[in-house]
Amino acid sequence: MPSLFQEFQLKDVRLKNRVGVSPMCQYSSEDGFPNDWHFVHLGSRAVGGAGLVIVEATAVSPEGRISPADSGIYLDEHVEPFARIARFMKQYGAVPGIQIAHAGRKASANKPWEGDDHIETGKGGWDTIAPSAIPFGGNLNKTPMEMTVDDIAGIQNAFVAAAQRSLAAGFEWLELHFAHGYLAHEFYSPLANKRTDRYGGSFENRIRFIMETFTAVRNVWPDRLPLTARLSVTDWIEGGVTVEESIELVRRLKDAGLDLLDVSHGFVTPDISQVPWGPGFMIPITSRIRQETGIPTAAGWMITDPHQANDAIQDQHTDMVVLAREMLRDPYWPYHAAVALGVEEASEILPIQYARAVKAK
Ligand SMILES: C=C(C(=O)O)c1ccccc1
Repeated sequence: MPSLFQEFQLKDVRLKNRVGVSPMCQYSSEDGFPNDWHFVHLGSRAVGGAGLVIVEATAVSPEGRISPADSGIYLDEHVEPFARIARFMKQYGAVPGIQIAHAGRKASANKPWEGDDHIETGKGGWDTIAPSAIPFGGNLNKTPMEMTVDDIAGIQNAFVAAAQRSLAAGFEWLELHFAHGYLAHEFYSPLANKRTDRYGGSFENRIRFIMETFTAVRNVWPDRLPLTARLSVTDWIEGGVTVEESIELVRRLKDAGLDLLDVSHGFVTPDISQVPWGPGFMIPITSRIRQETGIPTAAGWMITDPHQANDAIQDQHTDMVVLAREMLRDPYWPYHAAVALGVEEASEILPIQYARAVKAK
């Protein structure tokens, strides 16, 4: 059986294969509520054969949404609409996952197809918060309010409550969003965090928000279920976070109970000129982190080809792959990958309603 289609056991959860659907913002909610769009978007990728489907960055508080149309799990009323989606995904063989997030200084923005820029406070937008009163830049030039220590505690409590609601909704895989220039990454990166208190300056201080938040969530998330994190392990920019620092951070998170790292990069400033874009460009860094920390990993970014994905796992660079745009292009990518890799009875990766017909010539 090709490595990509071997099962993956993490704590009490078993993925039927090593293919994950990355959390991808849909900007299609009202007051955070998922709707039929999310049901079809996520359900179809479970039907298409992915072993894990992760719901998009879901805000832990209203002002933590990237846009007013982001999903959220900051209300108890959000639980049941998400539970309907989680049940469907599980029924059709995918482990239901969710990413919980706070957008920090990148919040209060228009949808990407409506400008991707900040919305004026009071005109549909809101005041943003961040470790320091430093704007992201580019289209997102609002100066955020520097968070007080009480603000920090409040957001950490919101992550805990969001984790509890995610569990109540039936999710079995939780991913904390520590990447892409959102709040947790803003605390971690010296490019965004200029604080002089216990949350800024030294590495120890810059990882404090991440460590405290992770530990608080671990205390309420059942040990039998995977608690994971997506981390920007490098900023690619002089003065930003480095892979070496991130290896140390991952070691500490692993000691605190991290079950898997979803390895990502960048986006704490608008400058992406240093990113070495190319097919599977994050696989070597993922491999290094996996080797040097011993943490199970998910590798993403420009992984599109079944052999590319299978080789990354077979060659022990990663435990699984998470696909984003390729899954938008083809929700049935796992099935097509199974055919390409010569998996016997590949059609059985699909639900019984399709499998027999698909198998027939
Ligand atoms: C909308 C994003 C997310 O939710 O992480 C994002 C942001 C930057 C790069 C990739 C993805």
